[in-house]
Amino acid sequence: MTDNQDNANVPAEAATHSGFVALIGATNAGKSTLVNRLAGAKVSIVSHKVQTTRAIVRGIAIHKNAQIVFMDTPGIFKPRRRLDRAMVTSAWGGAKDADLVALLIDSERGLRGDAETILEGLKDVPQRKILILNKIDRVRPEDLLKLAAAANEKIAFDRTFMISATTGSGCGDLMDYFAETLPEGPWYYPEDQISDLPMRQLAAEITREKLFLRLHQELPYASHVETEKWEERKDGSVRIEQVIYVERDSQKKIALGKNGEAIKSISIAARKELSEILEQPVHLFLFVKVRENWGDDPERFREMGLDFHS
Ligand SMILES: Nc1nc2c(ncn2[C@@H]2O[C@H](COP(=O)(O)OP(=O)(O)OP(=O)(O)O)[C@@H](O)[C@H]2O)c(=O)[nH]1
Repeated sequence: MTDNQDNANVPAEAATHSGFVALIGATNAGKSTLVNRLAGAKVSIVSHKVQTTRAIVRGIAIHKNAQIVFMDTPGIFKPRRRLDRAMVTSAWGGAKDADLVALLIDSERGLRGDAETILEGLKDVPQRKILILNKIDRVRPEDLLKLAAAANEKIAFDRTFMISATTGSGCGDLMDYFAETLPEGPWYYPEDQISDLPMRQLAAEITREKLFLRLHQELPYASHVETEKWEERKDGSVRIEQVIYVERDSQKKIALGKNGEAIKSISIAARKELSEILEQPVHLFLFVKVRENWGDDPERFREMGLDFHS
């Protein structure tokens, strides 16, 4: 069993570790169950939509002196919509930004279907990769070993873990591994802000997705969305203010569009999806601001998800 707040015995001077783990797996592999078991704060995003392409923080676990941020990169395996190459690349981008990529496989299902496709895609991902065979409570040990061998034949996994997300078996070893191998460095998120994170971040991702869908040819990667204000209103609606940051004035013009048409259609699409997900009326206000070189500034990255309050 994993102790979510298992940092009591760590000497104050011990170096902290932190990092992003991209958790990849076919639908039903057990990603949510695993993150809910490991994460101190439940931040699984409640989304009724499947097959989206955004990378989302699913949960944040603290183990010993490490903070482990689990990211989700849905939409990698079966882009049902007519996604172009850039979109698929963007979905894998979640994995590429991670310190570690963890492939979760339902041992009972094995390599059939999506798992096979994911293994193929993983070949192009340069990060350190681990294999997690889940649901070991459902299979015979000999079948488990066969599966581990078959998967390791395709990809050079750094380690293979055999776990059950429901019983917790093997999860302690997995957490020890994360804590030991993630890079040394300060934590990305202060503990007390974790619970505030998911909806604001999800809202920002949704707007970024709409922006990307409409403008990706003109505005390649030079944008970033932050949710600055989130105000629940008495009438049951929510007022959300977001800033779209771009690098140059010329990009700001593109983001706004002629007579504000681009930003308007982005706003409409984002608001529609947000109110579906939140199941409440949404008033969305988008602003476009120029912030030079944000993409090069590591401090910005660290702050992402924190800088919500204006
Ligand atoms: N027997 C057993 N069942 C498990 C285990 N882990 C997860 N499950 C079950 O598998 C099903 C799918 O688990 P989820 O955690 O929802 O899977 P997921 O990968 O998050 O699925 P998506 O959100 O659709 O991508 C659920 O019914 C879980 O209870 C396990 O270790 N053993």
